[in-house]
Amino acid sequence: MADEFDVIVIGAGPAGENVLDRAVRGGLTAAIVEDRLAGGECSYWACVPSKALLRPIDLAGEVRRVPGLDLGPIDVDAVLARRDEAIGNYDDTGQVRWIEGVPAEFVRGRGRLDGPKRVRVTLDDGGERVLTARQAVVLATGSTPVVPPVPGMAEAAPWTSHEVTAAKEIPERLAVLGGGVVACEMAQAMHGLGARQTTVLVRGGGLLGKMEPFAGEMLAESFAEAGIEVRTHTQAVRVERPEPGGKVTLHLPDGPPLEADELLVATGRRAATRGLGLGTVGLPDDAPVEVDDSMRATAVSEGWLYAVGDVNGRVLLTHMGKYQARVCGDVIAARARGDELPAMRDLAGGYGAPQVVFTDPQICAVGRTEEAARKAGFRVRAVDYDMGAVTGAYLLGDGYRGRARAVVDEDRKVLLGVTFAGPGAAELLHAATIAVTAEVPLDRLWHAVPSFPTVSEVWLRLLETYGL
Ligand SMILES: Cc1cc2nc3c(=O)[nH]c(=O)nc-3n(C[C@H](O)[C@H](O)[C@H](O)COP(=O)(O)OP(=O)(O)OC[C@H]3O[C@@H](n4cnc5c(N)ncnc54)[C@H](O)[C@@H]3O)c2cc1C
Ligand SMILES: NC(=O)c1ccc[n+]([C@@H]2O[C@H](COP(=O)([O-])OP(=O)(O)OC[C@H]3O[C@@H](n4cnc5c(N)ncnc54)[C@H](O)[C@@H]3O)[C@@H](O)[C@H]2O)c1
Repeated sequence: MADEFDVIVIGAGPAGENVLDRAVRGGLTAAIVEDRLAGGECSYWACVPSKALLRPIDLAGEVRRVPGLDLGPIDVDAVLARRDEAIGNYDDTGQVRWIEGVPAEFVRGRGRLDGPKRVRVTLDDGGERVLTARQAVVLATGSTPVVPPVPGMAEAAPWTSHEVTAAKEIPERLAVLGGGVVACEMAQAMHGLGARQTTVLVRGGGLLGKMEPFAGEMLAESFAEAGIEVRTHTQAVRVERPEPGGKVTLHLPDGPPLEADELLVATGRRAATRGLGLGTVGLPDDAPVEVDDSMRATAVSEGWLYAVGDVNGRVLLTHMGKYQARVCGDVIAARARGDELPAMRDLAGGYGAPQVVFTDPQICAVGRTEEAARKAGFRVRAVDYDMGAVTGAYLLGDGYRGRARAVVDEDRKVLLGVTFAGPGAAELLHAATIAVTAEVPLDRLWHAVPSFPTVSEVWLRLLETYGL
């Protein structure tokens, strides 16, 4: 087996797989190293299982809002079985077959850098293999959950996103630490599947602090109605769990301790760079790998090291990691040919990545929030519209509640950001992404006529509210 390739990728998550695909399409040879499952965190412990768990909750919400439909109790075993099917029962045979068909070599083992253009792999059987890259090494090792250094927390072995998405049983009482995306999605999934006491502890003043404030407020309202308790301005100061897997007690800054059967820690993620041998190429060992817009590591001379996806810390989202990977694979192939490549750069990241939070209501946003746009120095006008007043939304269900905000750059008359919060809003987002990324002038957007009666008519209302 040849141990020299044009490109070596470490990490076969969505980002790693896409670099491989593009580099090989560009005429290069490639190998990819993966120590767990091809498909990455996303396929087995993140996006896919979380969305499989949330889908029935979302659908149940839709059914409840339409009179005449009968919603029986959710069959939790069936939901968990569908989740297991969605993640291929932790079997990556299909993904490995896809990699081999690229064609590229799949190496199962733990990879680490061993000086410039060299990757040392500890194989599953304990053996070692050293791979050499002619053109580039690409780091695509993703990220791992952060567990804050609260006394007793690590010893309590709490759930992280890894365990909650793999849950075999639903805890009766669940405490959730964090107010970000994982906390919100998983609190709702677990509650909907039977966690009768679900308590979300938020350090800040509200949920989804990085988004428009109304989004977190609407979600908190929906949580309160569903019986999910959200406590703001609080956090765990000490954790006790005398019996492994037993009852867990969270001591809070004030008030009585909170008791639960399980604790989910959802307090962010860090780049998976530990033990990756970054020190052998002069990089700090435990930090995201800083890259330029072609995904090339800025601090490595001769430009042979690249990093895509969560590990570069730019945007922790699958679709953005895959986009970076397409840029990166094309760049590596072009540089190998000696091409000029001004167009092959990450443009999308600069606009503000699109993101959907798959809760009920769905929270979707692209671009800048009003506050972020002002802070960036734009002359901004924000326009809001009550989505419940759109006929298409009203027809989706009784008592439909939703809100949209468009953030307009007053100097150029283009959109800087759009946020929708409402049931079924996820599919509205791509139109917003196109408008923001293509910088479509508002008086041109006016001629994009939304169909009646769809929720998309909110676009028309936003533009009318703006004054068009
Ligand atoms: C609960 C949850 C839900 C999410 N939902 C969404 C969502 O709905 N939409 C969305 O866009 N994003 C979502 N995300 C974020 C998304 O999962 C990540 O952005 C995405 O997985 C990043 O892809 P990646 O390829 O960079 O890394 P990963 O998917 O983490 O893959 C990295 C791979 O590298 C391997 N690896 C690491 N180190 C080594 C090594 N030294 N040697 C060999 N292999 C190694 C790992 O085993 C892994 O397979 C979610 C995250 C979480 C936690
Ligand atoms: N649907 C999606 O797109 C989706 C779903 C899940 C995760 N993700 C991605 O995964 C990444 C990780 O998600 P996440 O929710 O873990 O991170 P996050 O950064 O979204 O939220 C972290 C939360 O934890 C809080 N926090 C941080 N340290 C704390 C501490 N010591 N004590 C108490 N609270 C603390 C923060 O204030 C914040 O509320 C996100 O960047 C997100 O983009 C995306």
